[in-house]
Amino acid sequence: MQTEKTATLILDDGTVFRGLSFGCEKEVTGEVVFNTAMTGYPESLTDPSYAGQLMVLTYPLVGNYGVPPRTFGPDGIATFMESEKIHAEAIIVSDYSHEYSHWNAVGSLGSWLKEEGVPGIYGIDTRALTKKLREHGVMMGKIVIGDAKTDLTDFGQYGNVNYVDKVSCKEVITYGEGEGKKRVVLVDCGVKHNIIRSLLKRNVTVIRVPWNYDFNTLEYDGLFISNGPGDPDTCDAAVQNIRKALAGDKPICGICMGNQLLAKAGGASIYKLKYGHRSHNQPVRMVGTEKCFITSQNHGYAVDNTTLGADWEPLFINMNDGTNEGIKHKTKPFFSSQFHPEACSGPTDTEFMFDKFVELL
Ligand SMILES: NC(=O)CC[C@H](N)C(=O)O
Repeated sequence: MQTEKTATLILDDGTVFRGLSFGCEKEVTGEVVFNTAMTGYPESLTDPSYAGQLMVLTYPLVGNYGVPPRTFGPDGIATFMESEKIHAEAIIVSDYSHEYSHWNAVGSLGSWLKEEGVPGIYGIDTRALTKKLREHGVMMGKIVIGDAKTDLTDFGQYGNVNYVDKVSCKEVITYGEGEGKKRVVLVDCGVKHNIIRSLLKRNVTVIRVPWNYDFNTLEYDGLFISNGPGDPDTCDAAVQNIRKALAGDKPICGICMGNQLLAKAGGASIYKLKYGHRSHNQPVRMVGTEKCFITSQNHGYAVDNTTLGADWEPLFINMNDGTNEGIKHKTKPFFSSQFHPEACSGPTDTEFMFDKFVELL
């Protein structure tokens, strides 16, 4: 492994972390975010919600179970991944395992990163880096390979970029068509494939539409709004379309970005969290009950509970910091979660959200 080049992570406050490159040798910038899950790097890297971000993993040993096959079903849905490709700008780990072993592995994490042109650094004290991000809040950062000279004033942009437009499908795609089946419009803000799998498993037809498509012209039984990258305030076209759907009575459900866009359509506002929630063990309580669920999460923004319109109420609350984890309409079948009931990776405790939605159709 002596051929590996030095790789340096530079934060926008000038802090430098030196390590070695095990992925593609190129310079990238992005928002530096940490994820405390112990497993799931194939799913997280291919989650479109990580677009524009440098993913720091706090669990020290990464790569030991390799990478599953990048195969797709006849409908184009990935068999083991969450989309067609890696969306994170880079991955930053402590101890990269050059050896891997798993029944389903077909290659190493390092070779996958190289194939897809994505940098990876190891040898970074990711826990020290995370402490810094927790104290300061997320920051922009840059990865530089070797001794290349770099511009230390330009760390790129995150907040104002419409990442949803970059990752959403460009045309309508229909899955699982069949006589007599309920029809669900899925607004693709950067949908994780397990959301599509979770709906299809429940025997509905899924009509996946681009994020800014006016689905109100279609015939459908329920509306589902997906997860997606970046700042929800850049997705006004989607909010306008969802707002039109709120005038009707068809069931609406949303996940993560979907929760934020539904809340915005209902009149609420969104703010940026200091360092977000990215892990497999975020505890949420269902409001008005003693029920607590362990959830998978990946978000940097949150719905401001105090701005929810009179017709809305919080559905779940985060037990760590009291922030919003879902909303529901007081009288109509509209509800959503900030966490990921489809998991992938992470616990499947809240899969009932899909059952509930399909029951209501
Ligand atoms: N996974 C998601 O849908 C994330 C939503 C939004 N981009 C956020 O970071 O809060």
